[in-house]
Amino acid sequence: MQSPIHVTSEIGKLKTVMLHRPGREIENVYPEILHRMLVDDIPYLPIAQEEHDLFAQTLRDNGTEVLYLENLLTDALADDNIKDEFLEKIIAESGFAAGAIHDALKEYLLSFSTKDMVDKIIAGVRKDEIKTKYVSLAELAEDKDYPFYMDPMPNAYFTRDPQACIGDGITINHMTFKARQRESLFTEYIIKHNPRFADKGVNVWRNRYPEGRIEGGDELVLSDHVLAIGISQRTSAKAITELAESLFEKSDYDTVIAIHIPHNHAMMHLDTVFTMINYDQFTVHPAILRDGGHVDAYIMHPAANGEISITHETNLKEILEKALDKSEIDLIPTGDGDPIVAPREQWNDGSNTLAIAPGEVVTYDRNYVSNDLLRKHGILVHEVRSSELSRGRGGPRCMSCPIVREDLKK
Ligand SMILES: NC(=[NH2+])NCCC[C@H](N)C(=O)O
Repeated sequence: MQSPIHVTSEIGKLKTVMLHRPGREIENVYPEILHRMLVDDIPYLPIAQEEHDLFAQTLRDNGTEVLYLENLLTDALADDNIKDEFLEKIIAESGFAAGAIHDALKEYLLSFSTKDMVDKIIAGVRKDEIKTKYVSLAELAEDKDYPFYMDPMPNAYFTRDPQACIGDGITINHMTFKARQRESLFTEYIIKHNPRFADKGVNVWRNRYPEGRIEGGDELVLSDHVLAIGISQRTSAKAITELAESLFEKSDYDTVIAIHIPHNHAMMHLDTVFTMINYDQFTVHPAILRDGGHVDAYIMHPAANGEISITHETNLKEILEKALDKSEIDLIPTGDGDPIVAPREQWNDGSNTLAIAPGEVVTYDRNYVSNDLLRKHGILVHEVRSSELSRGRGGPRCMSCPIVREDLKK
């Protein structure tokens, strides 16, 4: 039986992808909470939705099946007992494990159809939406002016991060910041209870409960046995080690390349500075390279007795040539390496390309210098509109979670 998840590269023809269409959660962001919500501006929702629909259509036009997270979750909650269990967990993870507010939230959420309930959970629940008989002292005295019982999830349209498909399995991620941690509970329920995945032998390489932090934007599937992963603001060495142990024990993966990148908001994940777009071509933001194209990378392999061997290497080109068995690798610099254009275009995800086939990518239209350079390097570029979507600080790769890709021809 073919596994419902199958991703053995970053570039194989994209057959099935999971997206989330931005919804009311975007309009529940206001200046005071921007920073905590990990966004830098507030997208104008109708245009963000229009842009997102065009992004989805571009993928469909190129033969990709588009699944929506919100529908997958709704179908996963068809059984009332599962829905109840899910509600208990999401309300607890939102800060109310028991008590009057917990009860009121549960009653309120159950008053919707399951699909509307899912949309509501993503959008957030304001205090003035529900009535409670008793309020706590904290409510009365401390959090008086805070408007939400359940926070909005404005980053839900970055479906790349709460999980990542690797081979015939998935990592369900323990995300770094509170603003996003609940998102991977959705993945857990989808994998366990959506008929597309449930009881189909999907391997969970690492679930969301161990402490180490990890996000999908850092997980790059370079081949059917090599994974690259960022040591970043969002992914810790601890999580990488645990994932490597699990992959080496249970999968065909025998190489994990951990690449250290700056720990900051503009470069929060490896895929904001480095993506694979063809058998031997990558985009790279020059700011992660030291003189001579050096980075700090740690190459992990299985060793005797379940141990892991680690070597420190620095030449990015050579590391990739060796890992992918290529004589030459073409590293294409974001913004053509210009000291102003490169950081400007990287800020709006100029390095964050989504490959939909070898040498064929989807990018934001606004990054025209990077896009022209990709074309000069022989890449077929599909540009999508990006005025509002880019305000969430993520690009086409961040907005997509590949579920199935065609294997590469050997
Ligand atoms: N894979 C990515 N680069 N995702 C970008 C996510 C952006 C989002 N605002 C966050 O900070 O979490």
